Amino acid sequence: MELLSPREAAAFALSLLDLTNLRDDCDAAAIAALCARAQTPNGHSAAICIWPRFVAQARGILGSDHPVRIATVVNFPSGDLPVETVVAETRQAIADGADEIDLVIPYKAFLAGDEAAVTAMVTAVRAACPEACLKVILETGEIRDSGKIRRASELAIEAGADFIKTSTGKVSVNATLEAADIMLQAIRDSRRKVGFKPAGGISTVADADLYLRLAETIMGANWLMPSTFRFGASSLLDDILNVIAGAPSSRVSSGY
Ligand SMILES: O=C[C@H](O)COP(=O)(O)O
Repeated sequence: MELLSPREAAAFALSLLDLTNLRDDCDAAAIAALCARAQTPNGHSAAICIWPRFVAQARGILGSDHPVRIATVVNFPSGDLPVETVVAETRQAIADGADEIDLVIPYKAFLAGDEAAVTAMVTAVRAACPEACLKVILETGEIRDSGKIRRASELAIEAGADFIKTSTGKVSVNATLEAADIMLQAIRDSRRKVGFKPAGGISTVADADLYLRLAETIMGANWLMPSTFRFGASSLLDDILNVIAGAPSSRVSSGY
């Protein structure tokens, strides 16, 4: 990346942000607030990421063809639902106005040796939303083993993922730079255009910058754009706005 001022770096992170509310207590008022917060005087987030039951409401607020895209989650967060159920969730989300589907792979089955379960799930959801951006969540903090993170990345990419995403934000270990490194190398080595979304626990501009630097090293600066790089984060926007407002650059949060 060219040398950016802290404000420029924060505005850049905003453009790559999937502003997330996947809290269990999310309600209609929180969705209205999220849609408003996604649009700032200094630009807008790439997307909002919300529970499926709020997609129709968000589409009603944003209207059609809004620059803030609507992402939702399926097979989330357990990764345990039957393929038919996840396909039905996906179809309903698209009918309600979702632009992007964040799908959790059946990572427990994968860890038990069932690679075919991953391929079957991603292939079926891909077919159910051919026009949507499909982000496939590996839950790397549960997979842990680097060889298996690499293999899960390859399976997701081969089955049609537009992005591979680290985490749900619902387990004890979420995005890590180590997992990001493995996933970005899998993307680099694949023959398809695939994006990367670190998610879970990224709450400061300094945290975000670490991922951007890593991705730049592996993929090149020109690859860093909303069509190939997103942050999944519920609290990063607060720090982005602080930095844009002129506060000192935030520190890397614990865990990095
Ligand atoms: O997909 C995104 C994550 O659920 C957000 O996690 P976070 O609340 O730790 O930022």
